[in-house]
Amino acid sequence: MSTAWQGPAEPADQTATDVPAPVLELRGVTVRFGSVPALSRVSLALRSGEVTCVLGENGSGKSTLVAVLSGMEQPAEGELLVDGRPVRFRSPQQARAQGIATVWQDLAIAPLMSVWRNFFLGAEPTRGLWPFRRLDVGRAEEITTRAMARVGVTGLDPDQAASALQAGERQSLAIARALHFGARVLVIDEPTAPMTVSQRAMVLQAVVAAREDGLAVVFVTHSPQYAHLVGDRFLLLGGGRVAGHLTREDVDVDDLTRLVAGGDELSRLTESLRRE
Ligand SMILES: Nc1ncnc2c1ncn2[C@@H]1O[C@H](COP(=O)(O)OP(=O)(O)OP(=O)(O)O)[C@@H](O)[C@H]1O
Repeated sequence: MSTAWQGPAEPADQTATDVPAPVLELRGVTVRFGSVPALSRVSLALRSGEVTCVLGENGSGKSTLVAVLSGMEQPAEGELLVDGRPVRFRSPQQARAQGIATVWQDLAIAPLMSVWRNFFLGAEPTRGLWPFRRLDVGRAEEITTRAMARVGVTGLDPDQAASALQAGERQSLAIARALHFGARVLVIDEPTAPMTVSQRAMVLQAVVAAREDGLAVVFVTHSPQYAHLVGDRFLLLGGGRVAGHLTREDVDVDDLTRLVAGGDELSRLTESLRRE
C-alpha cells in the first residue's frame, strides 16, 4: 500500500487571518443504505495536530463515517474537502493518495510474515542497482524498530512473525506505518474485541505520537474514558446525526461518560432527533 503523499495543494480557502483550512472536512454528508440514512447531514472539520474522538451507541453511524473518510463509501449528499478544496474519493486508494490512512477495526495483517514485512508490505528498501538490486533487510528491520519506538513500542523483534503481535501492537504497527509513509490524516476504528488495559494504553500512546507529528487524528472508540484521555474534540453521533460536538474544555470525563455510556441524555437527544 502506498500512502506516500505528494505534498500540500495550494490552500483554496485561506482567510485574512491566515488560518489554514482543515486538512479534511465533511460538509452536510448524508449516506443512505437503501432508504435508511446511516449518516444525515454530518459536518466535521479535522485539523492538523488535533485528535477528534467519535462516540455513539451501536448503529449510530461511526463505521459509516470511517467508510466515508477512507473512500470506501461515497456520500449521497454533501461534500468532502481536502485543504479547503472539494474532492471525491471513488476508492480507498484515492483517499490514501490524499494522505488519509485508515487503521481498520478488523485490521488485516499477514500473520506468517515478519513484523518488518508487514510494516513495508511491498515498499521495502532495496540496495544496489538492477539487476543486482537486493532487499535491504537490515535497513528494513532498523526502520521498523525505529518507527515502532516512535509510537511507544520498544523491545519488539522486527523479525518475529506478525501472528505473535497482540491487538494493540497490531494497531500500533499500522499507526507507525501511517506516520512513516507520510499520512496527514489518521482514522482509527478501535476494535470492538476486548483489549487489555496495557494494549489499549499502547494504542493511545500511538494516537498521541501521531498528534505530536502533526496528523489530524480521528479516533472511533466505544470508551468515553479512553476518548477523554487523548481527545481534543468529541463528535457524538446518534441515529446517524451529530448529537453533539464538544471540545475538551466543554466536558470532563464524567460528563462524557454520562452522555455516551450512560446513554440517558444522548438517547433522549437521539430520540428527539429521530422524531424531527
Ligand atoms: N452495508 C449496510 N447496509 C445496510 N445498512 C447498513 C450498512 N452498514 C450500516 N448500515 C446501517 O447504518 C446504520 C449505521 O451503522 P454503522 O455500522 O455505521 O454504526 P456504528 O455506530 O458503527 O455501529 P457499531 O458500534 O455497532 O459498529 C445502522 O442502522 C446500520 O444497520
